[in-house]
Amino acid sequence: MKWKVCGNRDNLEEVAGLEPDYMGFIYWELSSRALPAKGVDLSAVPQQIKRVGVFVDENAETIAEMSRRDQLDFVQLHGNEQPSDVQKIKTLVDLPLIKAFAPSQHFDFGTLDQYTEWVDYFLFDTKGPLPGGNGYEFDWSLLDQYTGSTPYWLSGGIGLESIEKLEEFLRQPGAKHCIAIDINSKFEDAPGLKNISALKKFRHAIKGEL
Ligand SMILES: O=C(O)c1ccccc1NCC(=O)[C@H](O)[C@H](O)COP(=O)(O)O
Repeated sequence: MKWKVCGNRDNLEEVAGLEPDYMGFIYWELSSRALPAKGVDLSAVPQQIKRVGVFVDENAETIAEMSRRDQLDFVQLHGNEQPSDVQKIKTLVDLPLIKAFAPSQHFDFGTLDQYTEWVDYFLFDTKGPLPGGNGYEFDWSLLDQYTGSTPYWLSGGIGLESIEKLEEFLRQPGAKHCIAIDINSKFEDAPGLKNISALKKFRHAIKGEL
């Protein structure tokens, strides 16, 4: 199982030292983990760790510009982007796209069908007051209703305490297309500053047992 550490900013080199498959960077200026407008030096992130840029309802031109500037490998759309927005972004930004959704009790998984032509992955996150980084789990059993074949990333408040439940979840039919686990605020000493010892424990679990 692959893993992504999201919301990186203040200790990039230490996180990169743990060799996660992906590192995420937040380009939404209202996030407490947002990169500063002038960017940060990403040279500590080696090429084999894929850089994921997280955007919220951002225009395609800005996403293209940031993707070039920071040599992003993936673009994650974490707002209310409509299929037409996603199509425009896909056309302008020649990178794999991840579209985030936050399923709750009455979520219509049929909505996703309008996106599959343009996106490479879905990411399922918790619905909350913020577009992302809310820090608590959603009911993963909702994903039993996901009958698509687009691979997805599981996200939302995953912490060390989630590991046992994750093992159980990954054995369920709803997890058939789950290809990566995304972690964020449960592994921080402060927003954007990751807790390396907690990440090490998670890596051990995800790479050794899950
Ligand atoms: O992390 C943020 O601050 C954030 C803000 C706005 C949009 C997306 C954001 N994060 C995107 C992620 O992929 C997070 O890892 C995901 O939302 C889960 O975060 P958490 O619930 O803290 O584990």
